[in-house]
Amino acid sequence: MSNRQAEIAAALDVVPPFTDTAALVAQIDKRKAFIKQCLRNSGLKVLVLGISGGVDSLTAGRLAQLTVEELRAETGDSGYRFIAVRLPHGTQHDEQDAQDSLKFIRADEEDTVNIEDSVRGLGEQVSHLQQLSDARRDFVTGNIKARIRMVAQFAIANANNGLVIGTDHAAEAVMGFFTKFGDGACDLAPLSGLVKGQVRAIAKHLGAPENLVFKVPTADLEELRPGKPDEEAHGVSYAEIDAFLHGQPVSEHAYATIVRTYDNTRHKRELPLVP
Ligand SMILES: Nc1ncnc2c1ncn2[C@@H]1O[C@H](COP(=O)(O)OP(=O)(O)OC[C@H]2O[C@@H]([n+]3cccc(C(=O)O)c3)[C@H](O)[C@@H]2O)[C@@H](O)[C@H]1O
Ligand SMILES: Nc1ncnc2c1ncn2[C@@H]1O[C@H](COP(=O)(O)OP(=O)(O)OP(=O)(O)O)[C@@H](O)[C@H]1O
Ligand SMILES: [Mg+2]
Repeated sequence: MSNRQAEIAAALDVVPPFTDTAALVAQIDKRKAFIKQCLRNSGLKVLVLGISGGVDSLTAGRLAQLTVEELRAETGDSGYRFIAVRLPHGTQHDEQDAQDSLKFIRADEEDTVNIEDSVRGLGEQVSHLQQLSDARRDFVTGNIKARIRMVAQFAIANANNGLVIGTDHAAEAVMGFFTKFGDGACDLAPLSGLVKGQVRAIAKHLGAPENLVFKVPTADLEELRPGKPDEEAHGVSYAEIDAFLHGQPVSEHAYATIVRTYDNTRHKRELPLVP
């Protein structure tokens, strides 16, 4: 393992590969205990998370639901609950996957906020957007979508005295593959430190349908390329990112791409610059 691999894995607190089922189950238990601790420390009882149809929110959502069920059983307090939120931009091309995710998660409450009008309304007021090429405007608007989803989730959390869950994990964190203060903004990030394959393994262990567990990851923010695979944007596969984070050999191209992207996105993993 090279020094940069070790350094980056340590900085992201990467969980070593699961050697057996016991190691996987220990991580599930650890993350449920973490969610419980966050609720206890905050004095709040409600969790909020957007459900996209992707495996990250599928996994975090099911963990959240299982955790509040355990808390209700342990405390006898029916106030503990999880609100799963659909946040489509108009009609989502993979809405069926999102509905199947909700069916698997079995959240205490489901809510839907269509972000399309808000995204359009804001976009129309930002004159700088109009000067951009179609491709650049589409990219910037994608980040507006992620940030409006953040606003909606915090509004629901505010209204219910709840906490917003984020789905960031090590394979996204290393690539800075999230919108700063958009989907990157949350109160707790229970998947933190896991690589993508481990998120999938947890989802599979929890009994999620295979088509959702192994679904091609997509930020799905660009109108010009609905469902564009994350791996196209990364220029490397999640298998390579996971291998890098686990200190395994990767191609020279993957190594250089991951290290360069990690260094360029450092600001996204840190607090705002201060004097
Ligand atoms: N050196 C620096 N020090 C401090 N701040 C710096 C900075 N460089 C840029 N910035 C700031 O950061 C901004 C750029 O960051 P940001 O706004 O995040 O924008 P950016 O990193 O350019 O784009 C977000 C990327 O994340 C992907 N994404 C977003 C959301 C969800 C998912 C997903 O997987 O679901 C993926 C998206 O497809 C895109 O590739 C700049 O406009 C500037 O405000
Ligand atoms: N259309 C959507 N509806 C609800 N929530 C969304 C939507 N798109 C994104 N989100 C929220 O933003 C988070 C970040 O998106 P991201 O694509 O990284 O995760 P994912 O869709 O759950 O899994 P994957 O990365 O495998 O596609 C999601 O986990 C979810 O909480
Ligand atoms: Mg997604």
